[in-house]
Amino acid sequence: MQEQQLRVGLIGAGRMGADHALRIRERISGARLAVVADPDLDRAQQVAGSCGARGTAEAHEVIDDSTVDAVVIASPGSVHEPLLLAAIERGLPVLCEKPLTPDAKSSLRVVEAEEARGKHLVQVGFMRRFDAEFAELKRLLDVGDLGAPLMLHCVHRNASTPPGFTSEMMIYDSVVHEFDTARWLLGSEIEAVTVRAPRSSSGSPEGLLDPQLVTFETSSGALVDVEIFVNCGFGYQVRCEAVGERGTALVGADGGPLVHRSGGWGGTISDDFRDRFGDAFDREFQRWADAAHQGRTDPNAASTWDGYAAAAACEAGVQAQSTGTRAEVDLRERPDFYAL
Ligand SMILES: NC(=O)C1=CN([C@@H]2O[C@H](COP(=O)(O)OP(=O)(O)OC[C@H]3O[C@@H](n4cnc5c(N)ncnc54)[C@H](O)[C@@H]3O)[C@@H](O)[C@H]2O)C=CC1
Ligand SMILES: O=C1[C@@H](O)[C@H](O)[C@@H](O)[C@H](O)[C@H]1O
Repeated sequence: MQEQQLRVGLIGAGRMGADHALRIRERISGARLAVVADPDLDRAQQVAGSCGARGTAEAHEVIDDSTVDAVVIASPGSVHEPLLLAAIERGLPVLCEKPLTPDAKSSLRVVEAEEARGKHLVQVGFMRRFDAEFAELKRLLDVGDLGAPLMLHCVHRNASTPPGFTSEMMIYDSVVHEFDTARWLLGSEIEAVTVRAPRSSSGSPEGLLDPQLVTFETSSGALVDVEIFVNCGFGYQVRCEAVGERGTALVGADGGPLVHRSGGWGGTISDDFRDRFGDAFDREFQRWADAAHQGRTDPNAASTWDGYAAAAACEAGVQAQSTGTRAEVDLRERPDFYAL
């Protein structure tokens, strides 16, 4: 089977979809793009054409296509649920960009559908799990080199937001990454969330609570704080410092080349997650394709359950933001099907 190419159907040919198409064409072995769907047919055909695939405006056509072996979903989170349910029904392996779905109820429906199908099929695109620095941090925590973890201090900054970006989206579209990262690094569930905000930055759009300080309580007793600042102006920055009983470790400390020129010195910072996490996305896709060839999902990747748990934490986060009080996470008991 490994010699055969995995024939991938891509749904959504926007910023991430186009980048993933390029990745499959140029950097992933054992997979090729067969069909690309986007309601913007020109966009679908343009991305498909660059990969020798065909384009369509109809997403469900990709899932119904008998020549498609596996699906990548890179459409907006609000339309993920029906696509996931259809792919699960057909028994297709899926790599779904985050979030699994934007709310816990719909995510739970996806969990239940996969459980009923009796096969792990969906991998959620929380790419930090495949970043070399984050992987090293996880290893240090797992082997106990830092001692038992007490706290994670996280920073998540975007240079600017697209029009229509809301304070709630800062939780379920942005901090969703930290919910998954914290669960993965600490191996524990998020139990409660609190959100506070200083005065908003004058560089942020009117009405947006930006930045925000989000804290999570976890089932292991560790605390997590996240500064989410999505109009910081200067670039894309993701940092995480783990504090253990015997040591600390920091990821994302801008350790790139130190350049001296034009009467100054310093490094550069991109404003694009596709640059910062390019290698992580490549690794995520290669491991997804390899696992799909073997009829399984990658154990390091976020599962449907992980996508649901992150969505449930986001829901508590949005509630904490609107009430200004601590909100508990309402999470169903983990079924045996998703046992660790
Ligand atoms: N892992 C990460 O760091 C990032 C993940 N994302 C995620 O990737 C996904 C896509 O985001 P972007 O590419 O930034 O958005 P985008 O707006 O650039 O592209 C989305 C594309 O999906 C298409 N689309 C809309 N409805 C569709 C449908 N029903 N079926 C098929 N295509 C449809 C749109 O026409 C558009 O071309 C989202 O889930 C987002 O949260 C986005 C940015 C970074
Ligand atoms: O996933 C992402 C975007 O959707 C989100 O809007 C950004 O805030 C994140 O930094 C990025 O990684």
